[in-house]
Amino acid sequence: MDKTALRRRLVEQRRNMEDRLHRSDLLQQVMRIWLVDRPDTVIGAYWPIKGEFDPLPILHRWKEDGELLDKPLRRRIGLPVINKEHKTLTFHVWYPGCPMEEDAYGIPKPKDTEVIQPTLLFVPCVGYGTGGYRLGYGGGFYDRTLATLRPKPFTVGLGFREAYVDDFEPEAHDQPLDALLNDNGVVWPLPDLPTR
Ligand SMILES: Nc1nc2c(c(=O)[nH]1)N(C=O)[C@@H](CNc1ccc(C(=O)N[C@@H](CCC(=O)O)C(=O)O)cc1)CN2
Ligand SMILES: Nc1ncnc2c1ncn2[C@@H]1O[C@H](COP(=O)(O)OP(=O)(O)OP(=O)(O)O)[C@@H](O)[C@H]1O
Repeated sequence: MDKTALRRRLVEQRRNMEDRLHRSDLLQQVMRIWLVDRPDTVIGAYWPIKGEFDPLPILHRWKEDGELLDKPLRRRIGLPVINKEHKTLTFHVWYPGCPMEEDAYGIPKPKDTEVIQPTLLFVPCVGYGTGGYRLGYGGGFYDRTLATLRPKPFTVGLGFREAYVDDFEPEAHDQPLDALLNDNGVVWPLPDLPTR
């Protein structure tokens, strides 16, 4: 199947998911537990479109939890803003109720907030495969951004389990993600099997 047809099928399937509330709930729990051990204070995420999983409720909670620690942390969340010239993404501070405007694709983006450098990035996946490979909408924005960001943030793909593509064939420019989470749990990297 070609990439365009595969994208269309996966987005359609995601939009028609019957138990999305339950599945979102599961993925929220996976994200929350996964985040516990992370030292990051600046996380990049996305405003969900086309049936994507919404990472913002958990991240907002993560931010508030930081304020309740014995030694409070100033945690911040960023959303992508497209750089039209370079076709890359920069991340701008977001908080609930923050002023927003629509980008060229009609996706809400923060209006005139500070640019931040996430050390951890949650990346939306139309599809994903083993090795941490990901299929997006075809803009190449994440690939280009990750190819240029130094230091490179830790990247975590988010998707529902149906978006797993068994025979995903990466292209030369595809930047593998460091981890993949779905509503079943951590699906990449694979856990070490016990030996004896
Ligand atoms: N929620 C979210 N925000 C995001 C991304 C994302 O994947 N998800 N992006 C990640 O890069 C950037 C936006 N990139 C996008 C690229 C294409 C389309 C899109 O709708 N494309 C059309 C096809 C257009 C064409 O073929 O010319 C489509 O899919 O119907 C949307 C967003 C930044 N913000
Ligand atoms: N590092 C890069 N430099 C220049 N062009 C790139 C780079 N990475 C990807 N591209 C171009 O971007 C286009 C889209 O790539 P691809 O189909 O992998 O997008 P995608 O990962 O599905 O989309 P996105 O990252 O926006 O969600 C390709 O035509 C590719 O040539």
